[in-house]
Amino acid sequence: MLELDQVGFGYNPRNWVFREVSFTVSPGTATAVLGPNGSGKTTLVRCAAGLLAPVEGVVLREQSAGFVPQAHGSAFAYRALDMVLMGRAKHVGVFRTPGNADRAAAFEAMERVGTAELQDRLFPTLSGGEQQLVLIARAIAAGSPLLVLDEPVTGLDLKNQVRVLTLLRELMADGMALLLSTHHPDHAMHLASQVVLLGRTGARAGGAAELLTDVELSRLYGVPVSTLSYSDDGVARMTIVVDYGPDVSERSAERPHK
Ligand SMILES: Nc1ncnc2c1ncn2[C@@H]1O[C@H](COP(=O)(O)OP(=O)(O)OP(=O)(O)O)[C@@H](O)[C@H]1O
Repeated sequence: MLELDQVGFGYNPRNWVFREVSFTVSPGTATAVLGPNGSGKTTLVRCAAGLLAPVEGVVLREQSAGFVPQAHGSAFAYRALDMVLMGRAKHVGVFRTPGNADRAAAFEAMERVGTAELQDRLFPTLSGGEQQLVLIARAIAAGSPLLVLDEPVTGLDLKNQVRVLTLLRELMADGMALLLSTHHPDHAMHLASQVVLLGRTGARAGGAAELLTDVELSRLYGVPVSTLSYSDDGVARMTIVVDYGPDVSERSAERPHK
């Protein structure tokens, strides 16, 4: 379980990224954080995971969270399996080396996200999408009932996006509590019962069906957005249509070429 109560954060005094953010993530549910670039999604999930201390308010976690950062190049040439084994740190303990149970848990997590064949590859030599999947395996290997993910499908192809969304729904069905940031309102609708919108006029938390509407999403992103929401086998699905603006071919024809 994760609870944020009136949480505010700013990197500099008097310059808040967000304030008065309150929500609870219960076991077996997901909450999605949405907002434009720079609105504070990464900052909020890092506060929730305990990687940043809030400037005001309280973050309550029953256990430490498994955390999936946005994929980043690692300067250290660890094997992929060793990266995943690092997720077992709290089970291994200080001054001990990982045992067979830790290796089995790490390998099982790699299999679960479909990266078992990458186990001996050096992490920096993996593609961005492969690195992202290995980082998700590392968080799963930690075995925490709370998983916090920062834009987990960034850089993934369509099949791997479906793989990750399916995996996250399986983890929820196992009783895990999930908090994720995302640029995909349709993914939020599919996974999350609750959303947090980080907008220009402040943060709002509420039900996904109530807040993921044409009006709210158009206001949040500042472009016309149309949605089509439906439920298939009890699973929420959403199609998003963004208005990409007028035809610019005539205008560019008028523009003088250099
Ligand atoms: N270490 C830092 N020091 C100062 N300001 C920062 C720092 N990290 C982020 N910021 C600023 O805080 C704000 C929120 O950043 P954050 O990365 O949380 O946004 P985001 O919603 O995750 O963005 P994106 O969608 O582009 O990933 C931005 O204005 C950003 O420039």
